[in-house]
Amino acid sequence: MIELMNVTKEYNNGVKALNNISINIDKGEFVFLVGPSGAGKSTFIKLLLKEVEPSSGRIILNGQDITKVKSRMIPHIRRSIGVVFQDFRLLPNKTVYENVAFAMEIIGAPYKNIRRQVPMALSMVGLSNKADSYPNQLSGGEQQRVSIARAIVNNPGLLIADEPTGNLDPDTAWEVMKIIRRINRRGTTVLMATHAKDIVDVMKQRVIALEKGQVVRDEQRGVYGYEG
Ligand SMILES: Nc1ncnc2c1ncn2[C@@H]1O[C@H](COP(=O)(O)OP(=O)(O)OP(=O)(O)O)[C@@H](O)[C@H]1O
Repeated sequence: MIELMNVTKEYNNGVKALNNISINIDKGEFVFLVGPSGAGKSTFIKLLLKEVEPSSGRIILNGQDITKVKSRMIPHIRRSIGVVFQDFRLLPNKTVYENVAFAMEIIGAPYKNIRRQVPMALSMVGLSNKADSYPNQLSGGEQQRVSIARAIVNNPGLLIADEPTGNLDPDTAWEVMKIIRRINRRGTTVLMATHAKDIVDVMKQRVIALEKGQVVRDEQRGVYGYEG
């Protein structure tokens, strides 16, 4: 599903955010990406989304070398990835339903598909009863569940979550994790960058640790490995 081969990313200021890393992630895996601040986690995610280009190396996503594709293919690549951020990034003037529907509208999905898939996505995150609410009428956990519904509504093969529980209290964070795990069990590959020691330690999933742009640990059923 995801293959990085000898990938280096050096920014214009000479910082090597990633230094010759090779990683394989299979379809359906659940992977935590951990490591100290500045280790290269966000850069890794940005490379997959083609927000930044590698300085060298190859990145294969769904069998396609995305370092070689033409820029007009970038929207097509992004469509195969759902993304969830720490700060939710919902549109404040749209309802919950409209926020999720918007992710389908911008890719030109037919109206009848939107009418069918948005309620399914909202049901998946347990928010069918909040479809007409606005983001500011929701708790942080509910807002994050809306952003998860938006991320999965186009049925992406890969869900990337960048510190998705960072703004949530522990109980709410666990609710969100249960939903992400359920999505993973349905077959979606999950890559989650996090500093949440408790969650990583309890979930016993694959853990890839980055430090100074290098993979220092890659364990099945791993632990966070740093002080919380
Ligand atoms: N646009 C940029 N230009 C120059 N240097 C950058 C840029 N973005 C990131 N860096 C540097 O690259 C390194 C890796 O940063 P990155 O954001 O990938 O780390 P991170 O592991 O996501 O950190 P955090 O846990 O704080 O989010 C850092 O030294 C950072 O300062």
